[in-house]
Amino acid sequence: MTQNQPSPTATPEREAAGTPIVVVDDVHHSFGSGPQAVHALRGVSFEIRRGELIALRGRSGSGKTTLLNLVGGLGTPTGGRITVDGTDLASLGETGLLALRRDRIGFVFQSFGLIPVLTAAENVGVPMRLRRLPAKEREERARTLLALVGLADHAEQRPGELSGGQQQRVAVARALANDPDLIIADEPTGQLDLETGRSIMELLRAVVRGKDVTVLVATHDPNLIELADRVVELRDGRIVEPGANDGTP
Ligand SMILES: Nc1ncnc2c1ncn2[C@@H]1O[C@H](COP(=O)(O)OP(=O)(O)OP(=O)(O)O)[C@@H](O)[C@H]1O
Repeated sequence: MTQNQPSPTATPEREAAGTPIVVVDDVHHSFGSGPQAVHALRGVSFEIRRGELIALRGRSGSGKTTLLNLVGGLGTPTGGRITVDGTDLASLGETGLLALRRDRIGFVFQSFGLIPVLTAAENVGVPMRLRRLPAKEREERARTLLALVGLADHAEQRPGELSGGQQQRVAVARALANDPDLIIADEPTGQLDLETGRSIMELLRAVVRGKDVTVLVATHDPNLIELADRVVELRDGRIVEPGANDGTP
């Protein structure tokens, strides 16, 4: 069968599942200019299909955070093109990028990034506030999401009263608040012990399956990498071995 012929088993759902939600095309990014310039990304290309969990692996300084930030619309690459759900990020102004980050993308950070004076439920409600959702709807949705991440009984606790793993669960619930298409997670388990880190990665895995979200996660942790559908490896700003995470060395 040639590539142009439709597959006999193709359905709209399957085709949608095969559509890339993120396309990174020959992306370069430098900090500074002249002889002092740091070339963090040197021609990175890859695609992420809808509903995939991709692990972005690479040594410290290989460009992972730079790439995650650019895919998340936090900055503009100095070369190349990034599209999210068919939209070229370069075509969006600051307001458009802000709306993309608020409405379509959830972020999870190594340091959790919760607001200490707010309860878990209020933290989860923050992105919904930015979308001006009514208070009642916010509260209900925050409780549903906290139940989803296993924290139904902790809604009224503040971050300081929660363990690191629980705080990261709140952060995952917050990332889901506006029903994003894509979650970008930068070393989400970096401050957690092995077992807790694995439970966070399993949570992300479950979110991909249950909520049809796509996840791009930067991690060093081999225990987490095995839970990914695919690994993208960066070395010195270049991709070295994209491919299926089939357990082969
Ligand atoms: N704002 C910046 N200004 C100048 N150089 C930067 C800046 N941000 C990152 N860099 C440089 O770009 C390169 C890639 O950094 P990046 O943070 O993307 O790597 P990383 O793979 O995420 O590393 P880590 O695992 O340590 O977080 C590094 O050489 C870094 O020093």
